[in-house]
Amino acid sequence: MAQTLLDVQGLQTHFHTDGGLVKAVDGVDLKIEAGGILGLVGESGSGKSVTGLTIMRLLGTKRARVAGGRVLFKGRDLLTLSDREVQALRGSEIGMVFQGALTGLDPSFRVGSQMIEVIRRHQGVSKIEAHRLALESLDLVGMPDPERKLRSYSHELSGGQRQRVLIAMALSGKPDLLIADEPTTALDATVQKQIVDLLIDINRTLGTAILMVTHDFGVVARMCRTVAVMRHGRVVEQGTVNDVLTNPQHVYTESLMKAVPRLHLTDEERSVPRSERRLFELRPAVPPEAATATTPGKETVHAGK
Ligand SMILES: Nc1ncnc2c1ncn2[C@@H]1O[C@H](COP(=O)(O)OP(=O)(O)OP(=O)(O)O)[C@@H](O)[C@H]1O
Repeated sequence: MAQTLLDVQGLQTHFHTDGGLVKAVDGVDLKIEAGGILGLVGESGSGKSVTGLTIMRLLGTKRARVAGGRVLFKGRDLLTLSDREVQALRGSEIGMVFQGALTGLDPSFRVGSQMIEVIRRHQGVSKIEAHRLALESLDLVGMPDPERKLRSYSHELSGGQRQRVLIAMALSGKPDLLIADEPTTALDATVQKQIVDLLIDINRTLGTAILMVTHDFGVVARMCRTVAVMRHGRVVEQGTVNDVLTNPQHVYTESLMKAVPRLHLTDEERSVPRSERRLFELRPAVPPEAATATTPGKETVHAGK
């Protein structure tokens, strides 16, 4: 049985706002095994991003407080590490692609200099070595003509290419875990599929575990082995993708599943009337027998139907 890589236990993150206390994350348990892919799914505001940011210790506001819980990564609680230790871990052992980061590349600097700066900051390598690593990781994410891309400005790249740059940056330290927060949002459907396929490929070839934060069950069905469904800061259901998709235990999960974009239909499947499509649209990309549960079966943790 594969080893647990990330074990989040009873995580609580609160914001002290002028309007009162917001319990953005309210007792979340998650587990990802080495090389696994966990989908963290839920509607906007359910607490997915805050969960990812808390794991990475990147909440970035004094109004946020981790009110409880543990984030065990390879057995060490990230919440108790010093800032320096966490900084060393970021980029080298855990990489992250942020939500909305497509606009995060600075238009006034060449892609290469931004990549080199990030790589040097995380890995403390020379400029020449950082350049080599930047090229290597652009190659890894299937970027055509990587040398030229390093000399380009972000506006000269397509949305999909910019996302590949960001994924390349996150992977340059060869992390064991990649936290990808809505990495396909704002991309058109074809490019979304390419990015999802790239992440599947990275997981298979490098064995990088992925925490895939998404509101999209289609993405979960295509790439994840296990899934946790969040609502109002809590995990209402979690289990193997196969179990959750074929037999959701929570009405909220069912409602999310109904809003699945048509990401991964074959031509044959597309020819079937929409009303009869639901099951195979949601079929997991990973066959059930290959999907190892990293979470205890199916459980309704906090709320009933
Ligand atoms: N800096 C902040 N200050 C106060 N409240 C915040 C802050 N960041 C997030 N929140 C609140 O925490 C809750 C969870 O937000 P979060 O961004 O994690 O949701 P999400 O599920 O990722 O949604 P989305 O997909 O829209 O990003 C929301 O109610 C949000 O308003």
